Formats: sequence, structure tokens, C-alpha cells
Amino acid sequence: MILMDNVIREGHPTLRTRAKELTFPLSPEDKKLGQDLLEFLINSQDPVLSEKYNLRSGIGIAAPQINESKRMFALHLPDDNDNQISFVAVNPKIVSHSVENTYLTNGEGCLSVDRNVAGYVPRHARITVKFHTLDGEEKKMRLKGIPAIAFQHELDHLNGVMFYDHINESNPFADVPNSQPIENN
Ligand SMILES: O=C(O)C[C@@H](Cc1ccccc1)[C@H](O)SCc1ccccc1
Ligand code: NI
Repeated sequence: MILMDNVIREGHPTLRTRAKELTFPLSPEDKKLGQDLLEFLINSQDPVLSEKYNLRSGIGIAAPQINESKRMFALHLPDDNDNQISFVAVNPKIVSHSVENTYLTNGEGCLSVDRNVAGYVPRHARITVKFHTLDGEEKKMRLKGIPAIAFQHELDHLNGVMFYDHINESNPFADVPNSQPIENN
């Protein structure tokens, strides 16, 4: 199982590297990698297991965060209608996005960043995405709200981008044009 000791922190070069596309069929090792990423999120959101293994709660995690520079990440969170979003995305792409933006009013965090970095992180409000499942099946879906933000945060990790790269340096809380903010605690 993945533990916090397996999560690399900012300054590690893999976090600034473009991850490599995967080819299908996936090797048993890469299938297990995807399953381990999703298992980490489920464990991190479990009060007993997160306490027992000292896991920081996450709704997303990307393979580069455990030093596997491959285009794969997992998401595990409820959507705006409380339906569970839970999948491993391989070779994910944003195929289209809204003109409108969004951002979390309390900013973003990251399992690979052990400090608070304040400021609004502008994201597309709605995205249409494509990815392959671990079994090679192509999926296409539309996301909005926190799932859309999480997808963009994880896709950034596959491109060597950190959330704070998007924060306005001169004014971290500058108005985000054309945006509907999302309150987060
Ligand atoms: O480091 C990661 O990639 C996991 C991030 C993902 C994330 C950050 C900000 C906004 C959306 C996703 C976090 O650890 S997940 C923690 C979290 C939980 C609820 C809402 C926002 C962030
Ligand atoms: Ni992150």
C-alpha cells in the first residue's frame, strides 16, 4: 500500500517532469500502480486507516507523486449530486472546456507540498475529458465543480505543473475573470 513516505515532495525533479504516455495492454505492474493510487485515496478518506497509517486526506493523486513518471492518476470524491466519482485515468486529456473559470475560495493544497500557499488557483469551470481505464476502455465525461478542479490539478501533475504556478504572483487574491468561485473549508 502507498504511504506518505512514498509521496515525493516539491523540489523532487519528477514533479517538474512531463510524464510518459502508457501503451495498452498495460503491464501487470502498471495495472497495480493504478489500483494502488485509488486504494491510497480510499484509505486516506477512511477515519480509521488514515489515522493508523498517518495518511493526508486526498481526493486525487497522480503517479508522478510517488515518483512514477507515467500519465496516470486516480480520483475518488463525491460529485455535486453526491454520486461517487472513483476512477483511474490513463493518458487523460481535456478535449474541451468552458469559457467560464472557477476557483476554490480557500485555495488549493497538494500532497507533495508541505506548506500552505495562499491564493486563488484559476481553473476551467466545466471540462469534457477523455481517458482510458486500466483495462484499456476509452471513457469520455463532462466534469464541473470540485471534480473538474481535481481533474485539472492531477493533469497538471502529469505535465510537471504545480497548483501555485497558476496563482497571481503580484496579487494572489486578484479577481479571477469570468469566474464562479466554489466555497471550500
Ligand atoms: O496533491 C494532490 O494532487 C491531491 C490534492 C488534489 C486536489 C487539490 C486541490 C483541489 C482539488 C484536488 C489534494 O490533496 S486533495 C485534498 C482536497 C480535498 C478536498 C478538496 C480539495 C482538496
Ligand atoms: Ni497535488
